Amino acid sequence: MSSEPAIAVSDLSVEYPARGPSASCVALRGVSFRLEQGQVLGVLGETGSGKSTLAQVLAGRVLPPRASEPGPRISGGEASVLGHRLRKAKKRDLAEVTFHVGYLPQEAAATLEPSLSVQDNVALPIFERDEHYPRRAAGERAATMLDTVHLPLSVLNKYPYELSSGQRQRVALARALVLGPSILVADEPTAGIDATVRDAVIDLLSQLREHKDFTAVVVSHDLAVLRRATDVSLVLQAGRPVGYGPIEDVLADPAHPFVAGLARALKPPQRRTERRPQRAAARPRPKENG
Ligand SMILES: Nc1ncnc2c1ncn2[C@@H]1O[C@H](COP(=O)(O)OP(=O)(O)OP(=O)(O)O)[C@@H](O)[C@H]1O
Repeated sequence: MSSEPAIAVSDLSVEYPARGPSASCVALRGVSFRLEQGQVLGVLGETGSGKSTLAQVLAGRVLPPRASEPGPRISGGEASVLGHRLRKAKKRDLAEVTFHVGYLPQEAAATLEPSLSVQDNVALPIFERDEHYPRRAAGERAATMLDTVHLPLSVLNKYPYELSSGQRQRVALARALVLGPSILVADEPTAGIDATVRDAVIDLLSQLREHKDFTAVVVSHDLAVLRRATDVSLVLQAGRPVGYGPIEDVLADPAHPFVAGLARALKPPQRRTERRPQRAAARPRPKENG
């Protein structure tokens, strides 16, 4: 087995270049971590902190140098995914990364192709790579993936609009896994789905994690996901890393006020036996003039 990490990120900065009237925006700055093969990284942080940007970059959805399309571009440091350095990667290298990294984008269920059946949606990445791939083999692969995400084969010939939101989410996950990726990047996999389906998706992620080769980056603000489906978590605030470690350690020893606030918000209410600090309001206030 190679000792190369699945992902190595070093002092990474990412920006969205200026476009028309919009100024450039630095979405990530000074992010470093290393993810070994077989590990799952959780990414959490407040809205706009750069979580989805990091997910996109690690999934190879990053602009090659001198590209003019909109999207995130590495402006400092480096991110290596499966040994591919992304900063100066050309389109061909990025295609290699996107082949080996399954990507479940935010609101993935909404990204299913409405005019395609479930089977064709799941198999879509196969045909995007090789339009001559045998249809029968692709169908069999789609069926296997549906089984992996615990959906009945009866949904193969249905269309996305005929499914529940949780079923659609699982179809999207099946699509992200269809090429047998070495790494899964999942952006908020349990957002916007109801509680029972959310539990099923968490069960699924924790089952996938039992496979010793399963390597993933999971963006989530869902503590159950972070506890059950990740080994280590990275906390971002305004694009900067402000916490890193197993989620319980991060919450138990918050080194940054944002993490402290998060830990308080996630903790059950404190017992009442704790001594309260003396309230400043008990002191007489100086009289205001006027
Ligand atoms: N396509 C884009 N063009 C320009 N700026 C962008 C683009 N996408 C995101 N940004 C900016 O980059 C920063 C990070 O956004 P990002 O979507 O990564 O945050 P996030 O933590 O995933 O937020 P949320 O939890 O709301 O999804 C924000 O300031 C955002 O406005």
